[in-house]
Amino acid sequence: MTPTLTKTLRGTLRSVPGALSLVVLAIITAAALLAPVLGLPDPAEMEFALYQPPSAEHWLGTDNFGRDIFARVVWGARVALMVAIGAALLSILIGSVLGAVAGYFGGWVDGLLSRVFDIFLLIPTFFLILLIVALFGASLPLTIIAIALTTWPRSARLMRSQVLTLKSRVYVQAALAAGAPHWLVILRHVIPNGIAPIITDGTILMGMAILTEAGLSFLGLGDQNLVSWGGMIFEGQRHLRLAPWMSIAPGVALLLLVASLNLLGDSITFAMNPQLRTRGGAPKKRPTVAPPANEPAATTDTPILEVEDLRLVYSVGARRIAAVDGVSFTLRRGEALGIVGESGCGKSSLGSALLQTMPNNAALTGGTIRYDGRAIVLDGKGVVEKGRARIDALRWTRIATIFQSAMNALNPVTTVRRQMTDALRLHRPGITRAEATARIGEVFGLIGIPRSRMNAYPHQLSGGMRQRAMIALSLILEPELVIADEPTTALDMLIQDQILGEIADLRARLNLSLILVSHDMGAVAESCDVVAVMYAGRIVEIAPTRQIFDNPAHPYTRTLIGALPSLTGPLEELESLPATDSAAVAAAQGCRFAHACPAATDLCRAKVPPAVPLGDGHISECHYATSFAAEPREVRA
Ligand SMILES: Nc1ncnc2c1ncn2[C@@H]1O[C@H](COP(=O)(O)OP(=O)(O)OP(=O)(O)O)[C@@H](O)[C@H]1O
Repeated sequence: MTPTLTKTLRGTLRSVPGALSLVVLAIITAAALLAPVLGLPDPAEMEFALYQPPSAEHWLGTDNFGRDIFARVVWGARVALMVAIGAALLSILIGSVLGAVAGYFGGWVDGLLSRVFDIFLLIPTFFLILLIVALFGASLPLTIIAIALTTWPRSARLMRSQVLTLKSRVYVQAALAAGAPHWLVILRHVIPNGIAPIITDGTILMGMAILTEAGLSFLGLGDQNLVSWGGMIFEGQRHLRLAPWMSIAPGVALLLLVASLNLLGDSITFAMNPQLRTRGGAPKKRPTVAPPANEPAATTDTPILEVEDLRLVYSVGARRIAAVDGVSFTLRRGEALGIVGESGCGKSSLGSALLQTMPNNAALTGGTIRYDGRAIVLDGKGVVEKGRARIDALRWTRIATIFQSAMNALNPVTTVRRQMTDALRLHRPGITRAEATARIGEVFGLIGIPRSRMNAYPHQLSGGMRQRAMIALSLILEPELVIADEPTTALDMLIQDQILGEIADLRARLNLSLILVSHDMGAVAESCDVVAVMYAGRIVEIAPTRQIFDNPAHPYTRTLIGALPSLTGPLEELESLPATDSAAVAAAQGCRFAHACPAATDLCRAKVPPAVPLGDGHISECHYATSFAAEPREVRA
């Protein structure tokens, strides 16, 4: 069994409906396979005991010919499964190949095949099947082919849309560039990557096939020599008053099999797509509290943001990941705070916790966030006032975000102007079209995009321009605080520099407060007043920018700075960052950096370091913070 299949099976078994559907399917399949060796009465054998109700001898009673209904239901499972598997496989095979060819080649091939799909979809399913059965007679293989002929366009359309997305992927382009012929690229790279939703849809097709066969048998158009649940229901309805058990048993079996197949389809989708388990589903209801009594009124000195001992935990199965593990900091009005640290240290999780936009598998387990003196999170619970979360009233109007990748953050099928107008209308319902256009023009002017580009779609803009459009979108409602999560990561150095310069300029002009999340120490040094260094979910050092670069008082900060290249002076070998061992971090009794720290002592390994204040807002979580602070870093030329 392939690892993907094993994973999917395990994931399916983990959900209650998935496990139940697998159990029902296993019982029905076992019954169908073992029917000849179970020692059941011959399903066609007639006895004189007509219309016998269920008894010890005939568990589900007998029918109008005295045949044992239990035996017939078990034998009927064979037909149901054969039809389900045969029709679904055939339908997926025809549909996937034709859909892949249409999507991959595009142009007239796509046009022609798409019309064929449409024609088959337009023909009433039952009519086509009736026609085939009437012309060629009733037999199980013909029924299977007839059902597949009416269902394959479903798989074809699904595969076509998958392929339209997949064919621009780099690995497909790489295979073509390496000289692979088109048919091989389709078979090796396109179909295997696009097949997952089609397999899921296949379980729904199986249910449809079983119901169609049952319907045909019910109308007397099935193979009369086979025992079919549909045929049994047809017989049963004629004797409903006299022997209701005749139709109840096959009816329940049919219902259970079709429902299990549908549930299985849902569970497979869920198991195959880990994102659905974390971000998907209905928005999670999180615990809330009322605002604290006697909240002091904000003054001009009140910090714009205060975070105390914030904790965010992800759940992945039974595993708990403490991504933010007791973070505290204060951001003053108009100040820019840079949050730096290596990948995976929890920077983005902290950003999402501040806005409470975490995925479904994340929970705030503690801590307080105050915005302009008012609590928006209290002891890990969102504060609700007059039935509305306080953060909802702040998002975008007072706190805005600049996302990492503008291409993903901007809607590709809507113009930039439309997206900005939507944001404006959402929060200022009375705004007229002319006012919205004027405001968009104003913000475009601020960030240096020509107004003529307002009506462009995101893909029509260059990377730098798109990121500027994202910044414009965040500024459209004149927020006070902007949280920028890696705003320049995907851009080249020159554009990065320009955009950071523009952010700094805007900040000064609009008196914006800024949180800049980045792994780039240089970017943060250029744009921020204060720098917080994160390691394994905690801020291990925070200080005014100049101070942290000149006098880092935590060995991790020292290594981070040591890994920065210098643009002037002789070439030097850079310090390399020690690898973080997440198991060692999780098991640490003392300092979580001790396993990788060149200066670690027994004290570091045994005792959690305190937060050592070093003056001027400089705090370092290191037992030896004072000695590190006393020896300024050797400044490279
Ligand atoms: N949805 C999630 N489910 C489970 N774990 C997650 C999820 N998102 C993040 N994590 C884990 O939380 C930790 C912190 O991740 P986070 O994305 O916040 O780090 P980061 O510092 O922003 O990294 P990067 O700079 O690479 O974006 C990591 O161990 C990560 O694997």
